[in-house]
Amino acid sequence: MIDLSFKAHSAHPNETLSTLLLIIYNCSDQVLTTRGRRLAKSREAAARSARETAKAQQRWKSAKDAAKKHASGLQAHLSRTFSRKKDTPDPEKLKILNQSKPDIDDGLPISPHPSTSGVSLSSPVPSEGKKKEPSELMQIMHKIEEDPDCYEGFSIGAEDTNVGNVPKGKQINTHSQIFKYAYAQLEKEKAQQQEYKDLTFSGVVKMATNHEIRKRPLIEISFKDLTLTLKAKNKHLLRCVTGKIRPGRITAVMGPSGAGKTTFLSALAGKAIGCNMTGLILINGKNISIHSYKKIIGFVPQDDIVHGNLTVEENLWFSAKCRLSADLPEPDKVLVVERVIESLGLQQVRGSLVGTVEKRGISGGQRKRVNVGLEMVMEPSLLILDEPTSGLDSASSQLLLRALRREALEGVNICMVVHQPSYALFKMFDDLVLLAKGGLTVYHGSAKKVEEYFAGLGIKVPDRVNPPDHFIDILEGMVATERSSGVSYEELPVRWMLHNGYSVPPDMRQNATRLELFSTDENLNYETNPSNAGTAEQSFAGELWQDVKGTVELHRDKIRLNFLKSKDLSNRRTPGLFQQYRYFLGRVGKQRLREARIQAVDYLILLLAGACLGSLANVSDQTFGAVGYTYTIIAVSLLCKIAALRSFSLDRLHYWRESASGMSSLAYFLAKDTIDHFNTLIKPVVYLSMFYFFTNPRSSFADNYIVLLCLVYCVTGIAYALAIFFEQGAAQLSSVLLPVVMTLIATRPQDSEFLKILAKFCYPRWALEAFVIANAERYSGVWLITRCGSLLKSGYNLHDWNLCIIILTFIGIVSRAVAFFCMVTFQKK
Ligand SMILES: Nc1ncnc2c1ncn2[C@@H]1O[C@H](COP(=O)(O)OP(=O)(O)OP(=O)(O)O)[C@@H](O)[C@H]1O
Repeated sequence: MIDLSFKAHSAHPNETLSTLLLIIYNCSDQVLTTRGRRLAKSREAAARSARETAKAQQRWKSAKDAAKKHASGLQAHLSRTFSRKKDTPDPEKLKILNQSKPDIDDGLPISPHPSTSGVSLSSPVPSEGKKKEPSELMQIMHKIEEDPDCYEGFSIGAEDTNVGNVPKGKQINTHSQIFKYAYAQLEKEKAQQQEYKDLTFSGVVKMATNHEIRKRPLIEISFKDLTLTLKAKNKHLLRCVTGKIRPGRITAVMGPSGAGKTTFLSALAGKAIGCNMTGLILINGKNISIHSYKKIIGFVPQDDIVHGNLTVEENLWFSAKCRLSADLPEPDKVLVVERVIESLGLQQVRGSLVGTVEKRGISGGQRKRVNVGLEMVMEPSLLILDEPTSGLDSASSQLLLRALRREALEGVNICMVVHQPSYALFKMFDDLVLLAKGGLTVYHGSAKKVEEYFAGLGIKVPDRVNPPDHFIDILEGMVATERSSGVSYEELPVRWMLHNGYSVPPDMRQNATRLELFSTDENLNYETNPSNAGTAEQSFAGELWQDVKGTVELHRDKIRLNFLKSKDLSNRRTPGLFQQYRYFLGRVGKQRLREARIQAVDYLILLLAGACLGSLANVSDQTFGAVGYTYTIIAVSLLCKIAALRSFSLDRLHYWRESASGMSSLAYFLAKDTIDHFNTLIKPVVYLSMFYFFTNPRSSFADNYIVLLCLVYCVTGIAYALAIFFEQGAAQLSSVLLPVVMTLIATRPQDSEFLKILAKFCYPRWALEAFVIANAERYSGVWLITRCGSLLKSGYNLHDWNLCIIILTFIGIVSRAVAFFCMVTFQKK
């Protein structure tokens, strides 16, 4: 019998470690919060300082304008006086003239210094001889005038067009300096915007022409006869859509529900799968794949795919770091993110967790804005948004549109689906694509001219009715237009085609008979057209076959899309694999710390399992404790697999979004696995701290730990593969079933050769052998030959410990490779 007291004593440090871990995990969120709070303080101080400086500049500018105005008024007055009284100079006025002299010359810079200008900024006409202490404002302005760099990132010249570029030769290293720079730039931009108050109309044009706004690479997309047909059902989703979306403009895509708006956006973004696409899509006039520009294309999906356990700021920062150009200096990245936070009105919630369905975070509207912000922070050239204003109130929608308008000023091509925009919102769009059911164009052109076009067809918007609502109602068939205009809503697509001189597909000519532009012979031709024979009723077997064929084709399309490699023409060098791995590592680490309670529960369950199984198992028998170790393998496999499933099954959609935007799948996978290594290292300690204490096996703690470590590594890899390959429910079920079935196979008496071979493919066999060998090696009181004989009965070999460890590790590596392959092949969309 082994000395129990020694074993019990040696187990204490493990218990202490487990308790310590639980404490750390419970407090981990606090650590993050405190760190975030410190950063926020530095940022707020910088923002305050930038605001104060901007205010000072504003006051300085007003004072300067007032002084100039006063001086020019005085000059005009004096010149009038002089022209009248050339010979009789008035000594009093001359005195004033002398006093104002430095300000008269408009071309010269005006010195705000009271001693040199002689004109106080706070009071344009100072009382003579009154020596005032320079005001605080004067001191600041004086300082700025003498040394423009004394206020970091702040340049007094309104002519400074260096928006978004770190001043040359200037060291901006610390957080506080970076924030100061970013906020100073933001304040400057705000002042510019204030000058051109409303960013919606002429102000925008003015701003675009008067200020050198940094332009991004331009992307124009033109499409001709774009037709999408669902492969499975031979149903048209889009038909003969022709037009273009242009850089620097906001295009709204509208139409009744199910008209094909999302399909249209997907086709533009090269994401339409399961469809046959005909027609032409040209990027900047060239027939190139849109995927060549994926690094500078932002796609905002209809659903808000945002990380719930990250704060608003963390979400935005992650997207910015991974997708902005790697060459962009850090201060400019801060500026980009801060600008998006400001423009989307997210300042108040920047530090709040986004939240999930179970754990409430920010509001739905704010979440929607974060969803858009994720794409805005990567400075796209083409921004495609699917219903970004749905669920937002009018004020929030307008705020979002203003933010997008600013993007458009930089040359971004913005195309978005909108539902029921208010008139104020509608006026903010440049272009409009109006789709009817069946994906047919009813109008495509300037949003301002849509009413004119419909008026030309005799369709007028009644008084006090919102024009977009009226047009959608017409397209839904809810408003009859035939009586008033003689045009039915079904005719509108053909009318549009005829209006533009596009060729009308034969099957649509039927609808156009009333227009009397086609002869009935042509319609007869259409009716006998074999391409239409597909609409004939199919048998049940035929339909089933179509469905199966469609599903297979859909999967084939998905896989082809995932492996599609296009030459990168975006001219943007995003961070490489290692850098992205670092970013992912930071993010996953944070997420795990925030889920600390879940992890703590995992550990508690493992502790309990260790205690229960340890007290049930008996080691001092002929099998060298095989029974206890069998329980251990099942319990640890089950618990670790279920926990590891969470790593990949919960954020599938996020992965889809991120990989579609060009982020590295390998970096994502490796980062998750690396963070899980922490659990791989700790969980065996936690379990053994109880199990080892209760069972007191002959083998050392280190031996048990190494085997358990390899086992956890192995089952974690298997869990990854299950999580990625199956849906969540199926993955959980198989994670439970697999360890039980495999352990049963591994522990069955292996009478047949088949069972022997089968057992070799079961990881529990190798884990069990390693545990048993480690135990058997320490039975020094028993003859070696007796021990070997006993082991051979179970098919084990005393010298195979290393082999078992290698096989377990190998299964872990192979299953990870399989999981990664499945991820890049099946999980992307
Ligand atoms: N993969 C697909 N399989 C089957 N039908 C599809 C598929 N994709 C689109 N459709 C069908 O095409 C039509 C257009 O869908 P789409 O989602 O583009 O409409 P939408 O105008 O965006 O609608 P909503 O405004 O309600 O979101 C719908 O009838 C839809 O059922």
